[in-house]
Amino acid sequence: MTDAPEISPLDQARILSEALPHMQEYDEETIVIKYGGHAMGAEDLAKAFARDIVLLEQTAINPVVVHGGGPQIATMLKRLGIKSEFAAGLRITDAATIEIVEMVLAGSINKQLVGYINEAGGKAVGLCGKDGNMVTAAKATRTMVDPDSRIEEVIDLGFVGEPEKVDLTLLNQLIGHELIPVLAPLATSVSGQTFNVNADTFAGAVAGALKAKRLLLLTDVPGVLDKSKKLIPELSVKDARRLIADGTISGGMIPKVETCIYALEQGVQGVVIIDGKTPHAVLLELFTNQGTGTLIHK
Ligand SMILES: Nc1ncnc2c1ncn2[C@@H]1O[C@H](COP(=O)(O)OP(=O)(O)O)[C@@H](O)[C@H]1O
Ligand SMILES: CC(=O)N[C@@H](CCC(=O)OP(=O)(O)O)C(=O)O
Repeated sequence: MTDAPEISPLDQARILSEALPHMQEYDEETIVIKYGGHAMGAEDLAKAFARDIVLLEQTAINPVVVHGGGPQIATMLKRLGIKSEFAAGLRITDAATIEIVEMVLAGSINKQLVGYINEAGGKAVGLCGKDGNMVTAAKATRTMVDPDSRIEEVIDLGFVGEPEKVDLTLLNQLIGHELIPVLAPLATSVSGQTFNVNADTFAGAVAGALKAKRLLLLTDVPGVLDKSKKLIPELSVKDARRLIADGTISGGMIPKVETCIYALEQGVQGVVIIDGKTPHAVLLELFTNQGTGTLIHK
């Protein structure tokens, strides 16, 4: 992270003053922020992120953080000699993998983020979708077309879940009480099976259930990029679907964009994909007039 240029106290006061209308717009509103595993790579950035979350809370906004951890899961699986594959942007999760996924997501990553937020003066509560039966999921299925035979195949993703129901009882105990929920994307099935849920999908389900004012997805690219790698600042749902179909949007960006579409359909007012590697990306997006990343709209 580069040092910010020195600014005068007068400029500092002006900047704070200019944030007022934005703070008023989000007053008492719930904002769901998904923090991707790639974005949380550097400690100084993760700490700056945690500080921004505490600042939101301090200005009477209700932040709910959902974190990922794909790269961190990959590192641990590799260390243990467990092979891992993805299909349609989702990790194929067998019995050995789900154990590690739970350990990394609900264990080390969740507690690290809770620690950073608390260090910045917040009161973070680290949970996963299993706590309080918050997120119930059903087994996810995906189909893929074999490029040679053109035959559609159903892929067995193992213990990968798709959220079906979000019970807000526990979250409602925390939101608006100075407590910052920090959620790991794990869920249970009705029969008690632990499911690995893509963190974007999880964030969309939670944001939808909460009817959040905003859903911010922080990732490791400036937003959705076109074929020539240029940022697309605004994208309609129709165009987003087209870019998925023609392969411009691929890999981990697929569940992200699908989440945005789902969240909009559920009544979330605004969804944005932004670069979590930009210092203070959350503040830039919410408290300045300069929109960053890709805004997806109906
Ligand atoms: N059209 C696209 N625009 C931007 N990123 C894309 C696009 N298509 C695929 N991607 C990939 O999606 C990745 C973001 O998804 P993912 O790796 O799951 O991130 P995160 O860990 O933040 O959830 C990018 O790093 C990029 O490699
Ligand atoms: C089913 C599935 O793919 N689950 C993800 C959960 C973590 C995640 O989504 O992390 P990012 O946001 O950092 O990508 C996984 O196992 O990697």
